[in-house]
Amino acid sequence: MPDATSRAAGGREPLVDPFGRAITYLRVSVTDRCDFRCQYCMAENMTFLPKAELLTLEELDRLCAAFIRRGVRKIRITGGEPLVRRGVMSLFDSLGGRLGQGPGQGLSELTVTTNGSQLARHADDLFRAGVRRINVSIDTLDAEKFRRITRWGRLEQVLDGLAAAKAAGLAVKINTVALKGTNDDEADRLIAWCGEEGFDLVFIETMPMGELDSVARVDQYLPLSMLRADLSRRWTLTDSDYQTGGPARYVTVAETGRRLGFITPMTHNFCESCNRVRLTCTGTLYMCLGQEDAADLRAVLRDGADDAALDLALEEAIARKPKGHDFVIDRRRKTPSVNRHMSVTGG
Ligand SMILES: Nc1nc2c(ncn2[C@@H]2O[C@H](COP(=O)(O)OP(=O)(O)OP(=O)(O)O)[C@@H](O)[C@H]2O)c(=O)[nH]1
Ligand SMILES: C[S@@+](CC[C@H](N)C(=O)[O-])C[C@H]1O[C@@H](n2cnc3c(N)ncnc32)[C@H](O)[C@@H]1O
Ligand code: SF4
Ligand code: SF4
Repeated sequence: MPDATSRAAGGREPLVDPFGRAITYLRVSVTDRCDFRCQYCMAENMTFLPKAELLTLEELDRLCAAFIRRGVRKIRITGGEPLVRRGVMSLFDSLGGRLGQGPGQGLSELTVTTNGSQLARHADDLFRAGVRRINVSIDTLDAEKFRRITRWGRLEQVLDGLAAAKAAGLAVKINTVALKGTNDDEADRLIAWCGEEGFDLVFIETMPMGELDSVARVDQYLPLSMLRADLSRRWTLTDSDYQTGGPARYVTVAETGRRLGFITPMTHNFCESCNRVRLTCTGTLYMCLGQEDAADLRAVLRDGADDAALDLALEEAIARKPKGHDFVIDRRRKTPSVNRHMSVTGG
């Protein structure tokens, strides 16, 4: 923990949590709203935050700047659906200005996780702002199934968005939540398609966050250890030491030459190497995706905090970062491990 002298000198030491993990990755959810209603993420009838609760984009930018001063190198904008927030490009532009400010300073990466629905209009602007790599969530390549999973989404619109992203020069990684009985029969097709398109692909285990209305989490949950074992009968998978600072562990697929990642919070906990925290659109800082504790940075900000006071608030929050999640998915457990939906923190 930095002392008062080092804070007075600018407080530039990295934020380090009680378990010795440096916090270098900030995920910022700019809205809890979304134009899709993915069955595993949300209920169909969601009550979203009143707009008056939201931080302005300038306020979010100021909080991001406070994290960057304290060693955050990577910022991922997420949501809800981040690209539906009005004026969001101004935040990308401002954060993009903080990229590459010299060794050990400023951001090394600015990126976004999106459902792709608005990419066709935003891809060029994202690139111009300094984004070079984006993650796009697609759980199926079957248009009818896509409609069923997302309830409100259109696959074709997302595919158009992906084409625009490619044309803009953005590298793309596809995120696919593995859903038993829904898309487990499509893993081969997704791997082959990503190979053809030049995308990396990451499979994700579903996490027990927020009440759903139409499906039971336990019926959807597919352990990725099983999927990987199955895939390795047909694909040549070689462990890779590629790292993004995110939680995925990668293999390369010899047949396509692309990377394939696995995010396994349920079967192989990766909390030990956690480097990230999450800021929501109301200025709430969640120190762990899988726990309820949070710090109210909006109150600090609107109390007229100067940079030193913001610094102190970040230190106090990071000092409360827990060791890890307590996610459980089984038939005995009827309620989610965490009450809020994934869309509140953006994953
Ligand atoms: N349990 C857990 N899941 C996470 C964490 N970070 C990301 N995820 C999940 O991983 C999935 C993909 O996250 P992305 O938004 O693509 O971010 P990322 O994996 O960090 O991205 P890269 O920078 O490409 O590595 C989402 O479903 C997240 O909920 C984490 O710290 N803990
Ligand atoms: C919450 S979304 C926010 C960004 C954007 N709307 C999107 O879908 O990419 C971020 C990621 O979380 C994943 N996700 C949502 N709910 C999840 C859950 N319960 N378990 C695991 N991943 C989930 C989505 O598939 C997506 O890849
Ligand atoms: S996963 Fe993303 S696109 Fe789907 S409902 Fe959640 S926030 Fe929206
Ligand atoms: S569950 Fe919490 S501690 Fe574990 S990796 Fe995610 S944010 Fe970090």
